[in-house]
Amino acid sequence: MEITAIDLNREAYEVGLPFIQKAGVDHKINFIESAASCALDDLINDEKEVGSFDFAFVDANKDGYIKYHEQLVKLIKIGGVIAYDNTLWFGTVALSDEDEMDDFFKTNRKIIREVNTFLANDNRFEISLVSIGDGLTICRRLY
Ligand SMILES: C[S@@+](CC[C@H](N)C(=O)[O-])C[C@H]1O[C@@H](n2cnc3c(N)ncnc32)[C@H](O)[C@@H]1O
Repeated sequence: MEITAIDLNREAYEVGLPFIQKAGVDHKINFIESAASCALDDLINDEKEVGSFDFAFVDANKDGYIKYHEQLVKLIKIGGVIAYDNTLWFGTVALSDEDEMDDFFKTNRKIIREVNTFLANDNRFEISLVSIGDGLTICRRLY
């Protein structure tokens, strides 16, 4: 098993690295310091990577989720899973537009609602929004 990890910022990866090393699995991780969309395009352009991934976990910029989804569809095998973090956005997805909330919540609330609608309508996947943490949407590729 190998893991490809992508982040704009190497420091984010290095936070977890001591634990990864302690578990003796650092040799299994290929860290790519890059914007996710560029790194995913590079993977898509490598024929042997297409349809080869069992699982993807997405927890980056929320306004990129729909683009990442279209890219990940090409990389995930049929039966594989893509999981999106923060799909409850602190519960604000259930509020109405008239409800008071800070700007911090407002922008991503709108984006995450769009992501949730998009994923719910994507018939290539069976999905479940699990109410753990800040909401995790698990999407299993059907075809
Ligand atoms: C909420 S943190 C999550 C990090 C990691 N999943 C964790 O749980 O520790 C979001 C991460 O997304 C990264 N990020 C933001 N925009 C990105 C982009 N366009 N491409 C790749 N990574 C990005 C940030 O650098 C940050 O480390």
